[in-house]
Amino acid sequence: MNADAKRIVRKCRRFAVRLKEHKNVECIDEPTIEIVLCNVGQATGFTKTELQDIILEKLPNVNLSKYIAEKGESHSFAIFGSIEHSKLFFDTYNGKATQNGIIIYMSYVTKVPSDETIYITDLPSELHILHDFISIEEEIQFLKLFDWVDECNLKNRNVKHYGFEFRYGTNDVDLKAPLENKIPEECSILWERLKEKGLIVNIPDQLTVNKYEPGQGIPSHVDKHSPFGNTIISLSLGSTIVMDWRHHSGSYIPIVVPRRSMLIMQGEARYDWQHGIQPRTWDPVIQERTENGARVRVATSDTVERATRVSLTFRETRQGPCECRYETLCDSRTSETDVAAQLEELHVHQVYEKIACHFSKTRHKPWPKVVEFMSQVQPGSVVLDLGAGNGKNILNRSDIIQIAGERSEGLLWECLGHVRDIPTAQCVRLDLLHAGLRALCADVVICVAVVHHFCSQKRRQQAIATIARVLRSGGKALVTVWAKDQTNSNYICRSGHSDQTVTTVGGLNLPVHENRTQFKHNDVLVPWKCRKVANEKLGDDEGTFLRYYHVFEEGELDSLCESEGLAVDRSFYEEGNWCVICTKP
Ligand SMILES: O=C(O)CCC(=O)C(=O)O
Ligand SMILES: [Fe+2]
Repeated sequence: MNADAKRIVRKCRRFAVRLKEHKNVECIDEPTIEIVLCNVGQATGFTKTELQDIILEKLPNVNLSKYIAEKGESHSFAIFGSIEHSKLFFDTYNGKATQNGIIIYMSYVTKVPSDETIYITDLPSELHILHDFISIEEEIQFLKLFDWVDECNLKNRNVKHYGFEFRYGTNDVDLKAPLENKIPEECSILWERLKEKGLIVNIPDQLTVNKYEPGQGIPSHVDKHSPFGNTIISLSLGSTIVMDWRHHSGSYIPIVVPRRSMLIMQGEARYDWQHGIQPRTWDPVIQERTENGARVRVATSDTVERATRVSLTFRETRQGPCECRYETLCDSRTSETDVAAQLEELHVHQVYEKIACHFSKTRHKPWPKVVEFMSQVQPGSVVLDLGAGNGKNILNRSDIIQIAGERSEGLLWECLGHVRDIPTAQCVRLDLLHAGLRALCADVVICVAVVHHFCSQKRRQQAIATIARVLRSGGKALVTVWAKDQTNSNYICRSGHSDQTVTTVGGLNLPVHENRTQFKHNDVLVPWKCRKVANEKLGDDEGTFLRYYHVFEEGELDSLCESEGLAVDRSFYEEGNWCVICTKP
């Protein structure tokens, strides 16, 4: 074996250890039909076409049945029709084939993970995509209608407006300020064609033209209910893309929107689902097929490159409030209190139910500051842990009575497991805003990382009021919340770039926080990512849940406590949290 060959063997061995550890895929010497290309993949820009070209060059009869290049990985898998073919490929190209001068090395493997993500969600009802709605010639004509010389730039795409200017701050239009530029006359054929197809739509009076270069997208949103009517239609030009559709119940479905198609959203699709386009230069190939009698959509690891896409979104403006029957995302329906309560339901309670088990696995040890506080609690005390989570702050002390109150059923189960061995501790289901606890019943209250989940100032105050109410005179509380300023914490490890927002309850746009970066806003949705289990493949956003947080300014928690009549003994910053120790006078 020459020096180069030895080096490749060494590299392969090192790679094999990593592959086994991270993907549970085994590298073996015995030929199989599956080969891992250790140093080329999606992240190195290697494509299926490149691999096919390499094979074609010397082995035209070899049949490559599948190529799996997972997102963000710098290795990939080639799967052949037979061992004979994989062996031919391996013997011909291991350590010889190149990608831009980089020598590709490889190994036989077993147990390659599935390259498919299956989505069983049905299409949103009242969403129609009419394929080949316009001809290739018409597409060219429509594209020519818009020159982008004086383009109005948004951060992530270019837009133009006709009829009425779409105001991005408020996501509405000013009906008193119609634009001189009306919807171009050339668009009339679209309404006629829709009518011919039996789809009656009112003639729109507002048009937004979006121009997306590859890599650009539009954040997930619902077109605000109150300014626009029941029907929104969108003509796609220049490039096919995948549009993500999300229901507030958590359903998610990626849908292919082909170029020259007309997308029509009405009713449920228009009012109750959010739509968005991920900012990437490619889209996964989505196949539709029947599995066990059910129609499913399958996102494969094959990708298609995007080209420049122009979309024409036509809307009909509305006067007066929206009267749809889809209240969750409707901005006409919900009062401030309803919005806050629904936000908590959707982005706190439902999320904790879903992530309880995974969350609990990541929260083992009580926090040192809590241990310090708890160790000073006098024997014989009654301690309430309000929002106890999995009960990690309940200490093994038999000289005090500890009651862990938790609203999430999932976390309560975890908590039960934790306190089972502590005879003087109990778990109860309890909601901090409606806590059916007698006033003055506790000597000590701890409330760790809970109050930041209440979605309005009034409700945060109400939570502190509960603490103040249940404490006896002279009783002490420790309250901690996330701080907006994370400067002196281990949390920050990079600077943030994304400005993603999500339209949620009441048509509210909330920013999605980029994990491990400084907070830019006080009210944010923070993604919780459930780690993948080996051999389980999750889609881009499956396994990610958005939790609402109000991150606190310095002194804000102190003021809340003081306004409920608690005396602040100590207030400090610890690892990204504001903490207050206070006494009930
Ligand atoms: O580009 C598209 O097809 C969607 C545009 C859109 O959703 C909007 O402008 O509200
Ligand atoms: Fe939209």
